[in-house]
Amino acid sequence: MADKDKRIVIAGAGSIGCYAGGCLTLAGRKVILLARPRIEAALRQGGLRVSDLQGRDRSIKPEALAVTTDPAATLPQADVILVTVKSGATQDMADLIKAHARPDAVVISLQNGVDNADRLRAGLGRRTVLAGMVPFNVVQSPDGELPLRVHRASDGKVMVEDGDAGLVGLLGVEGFAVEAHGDMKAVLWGKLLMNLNNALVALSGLPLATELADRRWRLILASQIDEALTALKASGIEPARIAGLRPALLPKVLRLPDWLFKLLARRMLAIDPQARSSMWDDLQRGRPTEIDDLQGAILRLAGKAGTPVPTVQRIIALVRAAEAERLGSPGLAPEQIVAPAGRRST
Ligand SMILES: NC(=O)C1=CN([C@@H]2O[C@H](COP(=O)(O)OP(=O)(O)OC[C@H]3O[C@@H](n4cnc5c(N)ncnc54)[C@H](OP(=O)(O)O)[C@@H]3O)[C@@H](O)[C@H]2O)C=CC1
Ligand SMILES: CC(C)(CO)C(=O)C(=O)O
Repeated sequence: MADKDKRIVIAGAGSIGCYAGGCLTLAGRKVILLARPRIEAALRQGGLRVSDLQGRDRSIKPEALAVTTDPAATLPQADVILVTVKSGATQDMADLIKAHARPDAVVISLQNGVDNADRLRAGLGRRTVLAGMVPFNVVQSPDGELPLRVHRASDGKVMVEDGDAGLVGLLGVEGFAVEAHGDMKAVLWGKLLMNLNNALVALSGLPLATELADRRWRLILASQIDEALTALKASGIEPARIAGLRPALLPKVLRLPDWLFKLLARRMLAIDPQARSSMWDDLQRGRPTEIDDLQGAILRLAGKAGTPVPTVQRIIALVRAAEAERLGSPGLAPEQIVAPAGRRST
């Protein structure tokens, strides 16, 4: 079978899954979206709109989309499975793949966090499981808006672990650039450093570009990254550069005055003004966040290495409190991160 005829199943069609699946469908790849009933109903009714920061704006009619909620009917057809569920759903997805997919299907995690590919491997025995990394943010349209729209709000190439020669050709399509990488452990830790900001966006409720433009928030991110870099160094892990900057330089650049930061960190700030973070999405929807897989991974590493992580611990506590309240983003100010927090009075 020619690589381009392989069937790709998107395991968990949400923001990233619909964006990847949409670009792949538009490029003529054979794609099936495995979705929850809410997303399935929206796609069957209104199709899918896929847009991006570069101005692409493309639509797929409902009849041109293959979407289902039935893993038993879908997964056996897969040659390649892109896992795009949140980290808390990885184990369930591994169980579904184990139960229904062919043993030769290649499984790729496109999730944040450093442990998801390993979790899939642990659940899937001898199958080929590859780690992947999505560097950009995808904004999903509000519930009820038709067609469902997924908008790539920043830039970058998706990285996939080297291991299957045809994958870059199969998955790399217009709007979804893909590159193979030989050291995904370094890439995932590098991305995790950037993802330490997801919680700050979620706690502030601010768009990512607005939050990053404010030095008070960047100082908190810089403290978290300092703590993470110390724990990584003590553990012998070298994170890869993700936003064009060497990880060791990130805290220094983040601490620059606003005017200089804007000048030097243009790539980091090339973001749609509405984009926030996937953790903000979770708080808004009253769902559990990935805090355990992001800040939590640093906490565990630091615990083993014996290095201090006071800022990371504080952020975990604040996100946990916001999760428990289920009232969306608490809209905190930077001063409330370092001092005891209260809910914003509006
Ligand atoms: N959004 C972004 O901009 C970015 C996200 N990422 C990472 O990508 C991963 C996915 O994030 P994102 O796309 O935002 O998440 P979403 O929550 O938008 O998408 C995941 C979807 O999978 C669904 N799902 C879960 N289990 C199943 C199942 N068994 N069968 C069918 N559908 C299922 C979820 O439904 P339900 O919630 O109802 O269970 C949800 O609709 C995360 O690890 C995230 O950190 C990485 C870069 C950017
Ligand atoms: C915003 C971005 C791209 C980087 O922190 C992200 O990974 C997310 O929203 O989960």
